[in-house]
Amino acid sequence: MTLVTDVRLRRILDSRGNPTVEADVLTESGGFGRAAAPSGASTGEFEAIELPPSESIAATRERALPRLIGEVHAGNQREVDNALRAADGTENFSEIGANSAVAISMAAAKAGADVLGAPLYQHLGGAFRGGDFPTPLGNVVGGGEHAAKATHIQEFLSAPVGAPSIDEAVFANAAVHARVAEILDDRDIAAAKGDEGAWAPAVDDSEAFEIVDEAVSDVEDDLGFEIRAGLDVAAAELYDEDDDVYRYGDKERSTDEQIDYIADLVDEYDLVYVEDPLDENDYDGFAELTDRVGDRTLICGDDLFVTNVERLQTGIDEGAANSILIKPNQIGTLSDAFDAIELATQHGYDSVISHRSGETEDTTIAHLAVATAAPFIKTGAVGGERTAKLNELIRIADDAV
Ligand SMILES: O=C(O)[C@@H](CO)OP(=O)(O)O
Ligand SMILES: [Mg+2]
Repeated sequence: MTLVTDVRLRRILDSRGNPTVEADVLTESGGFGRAAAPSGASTGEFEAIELPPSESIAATRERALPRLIGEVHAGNQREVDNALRAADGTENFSEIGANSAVAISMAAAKAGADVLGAPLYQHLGGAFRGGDFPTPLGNVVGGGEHAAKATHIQEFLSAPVGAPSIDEAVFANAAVHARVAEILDDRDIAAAKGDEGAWAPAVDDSEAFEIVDEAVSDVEDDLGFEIRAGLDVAAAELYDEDDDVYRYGDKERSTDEQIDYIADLVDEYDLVYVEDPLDENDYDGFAELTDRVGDRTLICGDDLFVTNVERLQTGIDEGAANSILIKPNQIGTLSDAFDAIELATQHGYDSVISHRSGETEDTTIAHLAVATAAPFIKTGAVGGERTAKLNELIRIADDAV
């Protein structure tokens, strides 16, 4: 029933106005799935390769479609993903591009769910899933690679950990985002928005902490449940390998100073979540920081792990981080992303499902988070390509998907 009968690929726009790959998967019994690849700006050195969309589409048509059409079943995710891997033949999808691979992998999952008549999260997670919802991490202030002339730290996140429901959590993050705008206005600070819809004011990081801290406390008081702050430092973008320092504009920090700085921030601002506090090659630094503050915050590896089981295993062996960011396009298929989540779970690492800075209306990650009972999802606070996922979570909770 789910035998794949056609795969169509096209270029569509992403939220930055760049082209990305969209895939449609059709099955024998009329099943249909459509999904699109997201795209990063602060990409990890070890990510699977994103090719220019036209190149990726041409290579995929030539190499992968003959192994998919009439050959694999959309309901059998491993079969689809193994065929994509075999068609590419490399470790990092450099022949067909992880962008086409992930679009097809996700579209096949949706086609499989369509044939079953089940919501995607149920097809991916089974009959007992759908009760646990992730806490959304909402990007409310940011800079780094996502906005010019703004903060050095890439993302200041709102985390409504005490929200009684997903919809209250989603609205809490939107309220923090709105409250940040009022505080910026009170301080006479103009701000554009960065790639993910976060405010991108030209303030130093210490002022951004003050603003976010105030906004989080105000909204926490208004709503009456706990909201905390988190960060994506994206430290690989700040790290200068030649001089072995982290550069925050004119200010430099050695690795030891960086570890002290982050550990102090965790306590000063009661941070619940810190992503990529150190360079993507620094397992030792991650391990030291995790040792110091891992009992009271999540230390999450994004560029460090790139959703890759081998890199995650190294982290587990060394005690580096206690959580992993999961981005299916970093590794190329949903099966690979599930393998990373499974390994993480076995070793007590929390999985945080994540968007990319370049996104589309695709909602697959909302279903992936519910299917895997992930404790957190990072998918922005406002903006159509972000609210697509947040609203889908609300619909899943309402069982209206
Ligand atoms: O660093 C990150 O975690 C992501 C998403 O927030 O950014 P990008 O997609 O640019 O890698
Ligand atoms: Mg990151």
